Amino acid sequence: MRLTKVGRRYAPGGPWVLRGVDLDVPAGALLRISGANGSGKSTLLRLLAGIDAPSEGRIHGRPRTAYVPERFPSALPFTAIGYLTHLGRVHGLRGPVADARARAWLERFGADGHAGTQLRELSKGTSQKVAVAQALLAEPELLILDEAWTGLDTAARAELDLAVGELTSTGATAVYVDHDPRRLAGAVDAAYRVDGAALVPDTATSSEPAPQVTVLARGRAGVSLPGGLPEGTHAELDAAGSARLTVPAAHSDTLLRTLLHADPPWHIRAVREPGRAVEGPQPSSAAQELTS
Ligand SMILES: Nc1ncnc2c1ncn2[C@@H]1O[C@H](COP(=O)(O)OP(=O)(O)OP(=O)(O)O)[C@@H](O)[C@H]1O
Repeated sequence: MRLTKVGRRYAPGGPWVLRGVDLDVPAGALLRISGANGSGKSTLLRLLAGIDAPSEGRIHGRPRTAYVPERFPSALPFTAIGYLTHLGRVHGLRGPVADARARAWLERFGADGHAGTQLRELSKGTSQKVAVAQALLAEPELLILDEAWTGLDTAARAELDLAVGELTSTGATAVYVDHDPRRLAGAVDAAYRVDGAALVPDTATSSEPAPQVTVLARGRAGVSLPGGLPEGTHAELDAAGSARLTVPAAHSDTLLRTLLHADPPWHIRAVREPGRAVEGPQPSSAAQELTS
């Protein structure tokens, strides 16, 4: 997909929100879009998602796209599972497949207990889980996430990080906006900033090394580290079962969760965050949340 000289304004003769935007959206890439409030990030994502059209310029190529909007329309007269299954069918899935995928994603995000709840009765965070699930169950070629992590609990945020990594590793593309500059920082292929209606490379984000978190963990002697450690994990393990793992801060929750949920579980001895050290025996706040 490619944007050529794309511009968008909301009224004829009105101010240009975006102008002269050239952007390559390659397969398998993770692209980050940043910018100040009101700079035009959501406008750009809506153009990429195909739910809005440019006022000038061209968009070439249209992969199968799924989109998590900044605001989820929770007033729709559906239960969570009814809504997800309906959208799965809109994406071309057969009913039972849509239902199975919807339930699997709700479970993965810890929202399966709310499958039968009306959307309007869901909490903000659970609504957001449904919003994310509707996009992921479509197994899109292009996933657009507009502050999709906002309102999610720690485990669900980590799950979404994982899901984005899984999707891009299968050749799909993800484009996201998030106000936390550490979000997926270690995994980003290209970063851009909306600035004065233009889209410019965000060299500050893309060239800085991602902040790292170090986790000291102990497992049974001779047991190897669990599978599914997040992308970018560097691990040293000795024969007595002591491990030192370093991971981009964006993936530290996923790492802790993987260790704590392993069979047998690993004991977290210390978590050292950038500029902050939390030594055992108390686990970090993230670890406490994950074990509770
Ligand atoms: N449907 C619309 N009609 C008219 N103006 C709009 C519309 N949507 C967005 N705008 C205007 O376009 C500009 C960019 O808005 P946009 O929502 O794209 O910014 P943003 O960078 O995503 O902001 P935020 O970080 O606050 O979410 C703002 O001035 C906004 O008022």
